Amino acid sequence: MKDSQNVVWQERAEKAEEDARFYRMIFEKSTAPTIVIEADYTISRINERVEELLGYSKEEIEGKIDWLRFAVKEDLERMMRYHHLRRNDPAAAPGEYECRLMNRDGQIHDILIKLDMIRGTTTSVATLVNVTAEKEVVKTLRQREAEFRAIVEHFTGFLYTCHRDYRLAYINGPLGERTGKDANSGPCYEVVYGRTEPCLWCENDEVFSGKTLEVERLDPLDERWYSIVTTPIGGEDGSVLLRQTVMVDITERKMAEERMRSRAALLMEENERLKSSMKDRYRFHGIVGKSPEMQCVYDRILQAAGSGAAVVIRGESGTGKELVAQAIHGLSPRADKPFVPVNCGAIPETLMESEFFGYKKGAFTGAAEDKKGLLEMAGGGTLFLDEVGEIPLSMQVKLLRALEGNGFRPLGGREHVRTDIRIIAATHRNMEGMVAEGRMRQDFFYRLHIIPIHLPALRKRTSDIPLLVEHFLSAMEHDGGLPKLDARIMEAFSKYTWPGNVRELQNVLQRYVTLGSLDLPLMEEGDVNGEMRPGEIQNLKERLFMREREILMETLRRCKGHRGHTAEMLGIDRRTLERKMARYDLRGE
Ligand SMILES: Nc1ncnc2c1ncn2[C@@H]1O[C@H](COP(=O)(O)OP(=O)(O)OP(=O)(O)O)[C@@H](O)[C@H]1O
Repeated sequence: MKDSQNVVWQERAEKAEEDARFYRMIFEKSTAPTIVIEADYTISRINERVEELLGYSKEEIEGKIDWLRFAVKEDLERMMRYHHLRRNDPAAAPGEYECRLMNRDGQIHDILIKLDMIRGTTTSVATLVNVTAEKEVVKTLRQREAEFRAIVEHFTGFLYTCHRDYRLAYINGPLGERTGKDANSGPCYEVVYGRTEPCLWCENDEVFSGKTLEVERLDPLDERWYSIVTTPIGGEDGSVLLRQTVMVDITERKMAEERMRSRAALLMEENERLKSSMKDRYRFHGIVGKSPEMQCVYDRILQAAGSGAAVVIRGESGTGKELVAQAIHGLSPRADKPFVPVNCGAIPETLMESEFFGYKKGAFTGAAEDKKGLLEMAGGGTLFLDEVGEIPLSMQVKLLRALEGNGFRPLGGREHVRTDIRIIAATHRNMEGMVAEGRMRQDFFYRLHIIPIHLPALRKRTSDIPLLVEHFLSAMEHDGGLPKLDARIMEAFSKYTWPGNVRELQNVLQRYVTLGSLDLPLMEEGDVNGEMRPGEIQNLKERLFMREREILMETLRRCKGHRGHTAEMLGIDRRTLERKMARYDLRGE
C-alpha cells in the first residue's frame, strides 16, 4: 500500500518536473524578453531575449543584478513607485507603462513593460516590448508634421481646408490676416470670398469624388487675379476627408499676358492692314518690287514677324537679304529692341568667340575693360547672322548651346549670361550641301532653318527693274534733275543677268548719276553707253575708272567676297583693296 502510494507521489513529482521543464522552455524560448522581479528589485530569472536586449548573460543577471540598475535616471522614481504600488495596491498600479532601459553598451531602448504579479507571491513577471523603432517613426512623423505646418504657415499665398459641408477646418496665417477671421468664423465661401452662398465656380462634389481642380479668377474683394487649386485630402481608406484650396496671386502674370495679347492683336491688325492695302504691293517696309515672287516674299515676312521662330533668308548676294531681316524685325513685337547685324564672314575665326560672347577686363592682353558680345547687345531684340555659312563648326556648337537657352560665358567671365534673342540668318550658300559635306552641323542647321525665305535673283523678276530704277534714281541727289533712261536701255537692263542683283543695279545707277555714263559690265546685248548719251565719248579717265571697278567687282564675286583672297588675286594689299572698294562703293562680303 505504502509502495503504491510512493509510486503515485513519484509519478506526480515526475509530472510536476516535466511541467516545470515545459514551462521553463516556453519561458526561455518566448520571443518576448521576459524577466521575473522579486520584491527587493532583484531579477531572479530572465530569458534569452533579455540577454540580447540588455547585453548581459543569465549568469551575470539572475539573482545578482537589481532591476532598477537598467532604468534611466529620469524614469527611476516612477518605476520604483509602480513596483511598490503593484505589491501593496495592485489595482492602482498600471498593467503596462513605457520607460527607457539602458543596455551594457549605454544604448537606450524605449520599452513598453507589461507586468503581472505571480499570484500568492511578491514576485512579478514583466514582458519587455522594445518600441524604440516605433517611437522613432512617431518622432519623425511629428517632426515632419511640424515642418509642414511651418511651410504652410509661412506660405505667402492663401491656403485653407474645409469639410464637405463647406465648414472650414483650417486657414493659414496670411489668409487669416487678409480676412481678419479664423477657421471657426463660418463656411469657406463666407470667410474667404465674402459670399452668402457657395461659390458658383466651386466644384465641391467633384473634389470630394477625388478630382483636383484649378481655376483662375478675378477676386472682386481686392480686384486681383488668383490661381485657385483645390485638391482632395484623403484618409487611409481612400475616402476624401477634406478639400484643400491654395490661392496664389497671379495678377502680374495676367497683366503681362494681357499686354501681350493686345500687342499681338495690334500686330494682327497691322498685318491685316498691310495685307489688304497691298494686294498689289509695290513696296513693303523699304523693299521695292511688285513681281509675284516678291509678293510671296512679303507674305513670308508677315508670317515670320508674327511667329518669333528662327528664320533663314536664302538668296544670292545683293538680293536684299538684310533688308528682309530688318523688315521682319520691324514688324515683330521686338521692333523697339535692338536689331544687330553681323557679317559672320568678316570676323576672323580667332576673334569669333570674343565677338559673339564678349569678354571681361583682363581676359587677355589688351582687354582693358569689359566688352559686351553681339549676343548681349542684341538682348531682347534680333541678331542678324549674315553669311551664317562662314561660322566655323566649333563656334556653331557654342552658339547652338547659347541659343538653346543654356547661356554663355564671356571670355574671362565666371557667370553664365542668358539672353533672349531672335535669330535671323542669311546665306547665299547651299546649306544642305554644307551639312552633307560636314561643314555645317545638322543640329545647327535645324535650329536655324525653321522659317526659310527664299529671295529670287533679280534676273528672275525683271518686272521689278523699272520700279527699282525709279526708286533708286529718285533717292539719288543730282543737280539739274535726273537723266531719263529710254526704253532701249530698260530693255537692255531686263536682258542683263545682274550677277550682283539689286546692289549691282543700285551701283550702276549711282555711277550713271555721278559720272553721267551708263556702263554695264558683262552686258550681253552690246554696249549701250553710246546709245544712251549720243555724241558723248567717255574720256580715258572715266573709262579706266569703269574698267577698274568692273575688275574689282568680278574678282570679289569670284572670291565670294573674301577680301584677303581678292587682294591676293589682284596683287594688291588688303588696305588698298578696301580703299578702292570704298571709292567705287563696293561691298565685299
Ligand atoms: N527689293 C529691294 N528694294 C530696294 N532696295 C533693295 C532691294 N533689294 C536690295 N536692295 C538694296 O540693295 C542693297 C543690297 O541689299 P542687301 O544688303 O539687303 O542684300 P544682301 O542679300 O543682304 O546682300 P549680301 O548677301 O551681299 O549681304 C542694299 O542697299 C539694299 O537697300
